[in-house]
Amino acid sequence: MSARILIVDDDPVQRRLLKGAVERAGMTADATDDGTKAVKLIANAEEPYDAVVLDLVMPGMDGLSVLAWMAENGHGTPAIVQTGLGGIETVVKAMRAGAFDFVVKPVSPERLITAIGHARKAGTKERASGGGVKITGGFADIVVASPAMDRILSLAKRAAASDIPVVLEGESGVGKEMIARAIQMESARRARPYVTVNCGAIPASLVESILFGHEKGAFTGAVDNHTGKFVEADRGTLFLDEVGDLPPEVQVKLLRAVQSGEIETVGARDVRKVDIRLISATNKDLIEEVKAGRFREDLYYRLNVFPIHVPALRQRKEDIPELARHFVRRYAQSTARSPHINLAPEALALLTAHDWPGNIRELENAVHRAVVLCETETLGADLFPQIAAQMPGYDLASRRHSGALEEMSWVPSIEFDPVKDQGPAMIGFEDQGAVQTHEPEGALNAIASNGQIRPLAEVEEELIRFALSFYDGQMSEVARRLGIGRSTLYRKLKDYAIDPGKPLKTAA
Ligand SMILES: Nc1ncnc2c1ncn2[C@@H]1O[C@H](COP(=O)(O)OP(=O)(O)OP(=O)(O)O)[C@@H](O)[C@H]1O
Repeated sequence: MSARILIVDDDPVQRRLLKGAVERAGMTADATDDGTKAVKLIANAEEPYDAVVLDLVMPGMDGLSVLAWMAENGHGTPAIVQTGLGGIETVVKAMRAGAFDFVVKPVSPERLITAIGHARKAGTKERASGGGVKITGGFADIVVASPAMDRILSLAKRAAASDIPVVLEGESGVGKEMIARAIQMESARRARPYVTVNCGAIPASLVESILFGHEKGAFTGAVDNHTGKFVEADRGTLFLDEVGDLPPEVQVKLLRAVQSGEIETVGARDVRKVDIRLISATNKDLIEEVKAGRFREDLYYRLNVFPIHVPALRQRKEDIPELARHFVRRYAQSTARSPHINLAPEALALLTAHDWPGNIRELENAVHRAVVLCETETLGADLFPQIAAQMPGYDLASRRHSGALEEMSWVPSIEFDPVKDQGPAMIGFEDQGAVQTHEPEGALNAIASNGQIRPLAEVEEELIRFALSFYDGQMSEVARRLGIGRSTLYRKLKDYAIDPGKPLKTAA
């Protein structure tokens, strides 16, 4: 039987789009425009829905109240909430209220279907059969929910189809090595050696010998012949982690190896030909290293043929719930804990709110620790004290004491505000939260080209057009954000002859 999805959204256009996307993916969709009707549909359904896609801001019974009702009445159907950009507090509240996942509007059909797929997998039906985490090393192991990472992975898959040199850039712990491994696993060289070298971890005096090998007697202490990593990786893939840390003299040799496929073993008379696919990674800004004279420009261009920038976890918060659940499953399995172990909504909210300076590695470690400490089947927020301690205003101790974890009124004071002041004469819009997903949309000028302040009506029209595009035509969200009623908004659309479907098309 095909999956049944319930869509709850007060915006008719959005409802139709979501329903269409779900149906095109071969599922059945029921759609309704308010929370009260949704609750009735859920309560009266003969078979539980497989997932609910829930708008949070609706007149009458809103999304949070639907979530609260579902929790109170024991409806375990996973809910995916839709949120506007900049709505991280709302996301946190929704997670706390039991939402399974969230999507940022406007959600693409692919992201929606992926989220529904994950939700269904995590749903009671599949949980009952107890699925573990199998590691294959390919792209299938890479947990992804955000459009930003979707894009990165589709780039990486394209790179896997050829031998093109790839540079993976990104902060420590974002998953560069994991992507490198997946590229190798899905390339034509998958059955060949995959050799990794952490260039930053080898003493400078040994890098050359480790990469290119040495002959016995080449230098004091070279008591035997040593095969270098390039030779080990011949006909396969060499992953150079922290490539930005290579000393200059090794950079010259690397350049030669990349240009001609020839390596010079230390102390050997002849050069040797190797056939290597090179993937490099760095958490430095390589071009800055070039500018500072620490990295050779010619080598930079040789290595950086196919650059992939992996965004920090705080720039793709949509991945956090998915990743957290993935690590819970993995560590529940590896520490022989119950496969039914799960994350309390409050814990999920806390994890989603945190900025993760150590990225996925930090998240993984936090979850691992929590699973080891957990004595029940639910990981509560109290098992993440080190994260709670970094949240301004989050007082775990008093909550634990009062046992009132679920009743918290805490909302994280984190910056996720799309509207930022960009100078005295401008009101700027910058999407901090999804650097890879949404381009900055521009700015509203307060000053006209003649140097005078612009008329209020003109700025108002521009702001409304921008808000419509920003919230993808979600009238209730636009009205709420602008602080006006929906009828006022409709009147202004008429006054300014704005087509909500194409708000920016006719903009001045
Ligand atoms: N999308 C993902 N899905 C599942 N696990 C992930 C994902 N991204 C990263 N990880 C896990 O997070 C940890 C850190 O990832 P990885 O070592 O690939 O990061 P990195 O960017 O190479 O870090 P560094 O620069 O410090 O070497 C690993 O245990 C990896 O398995």
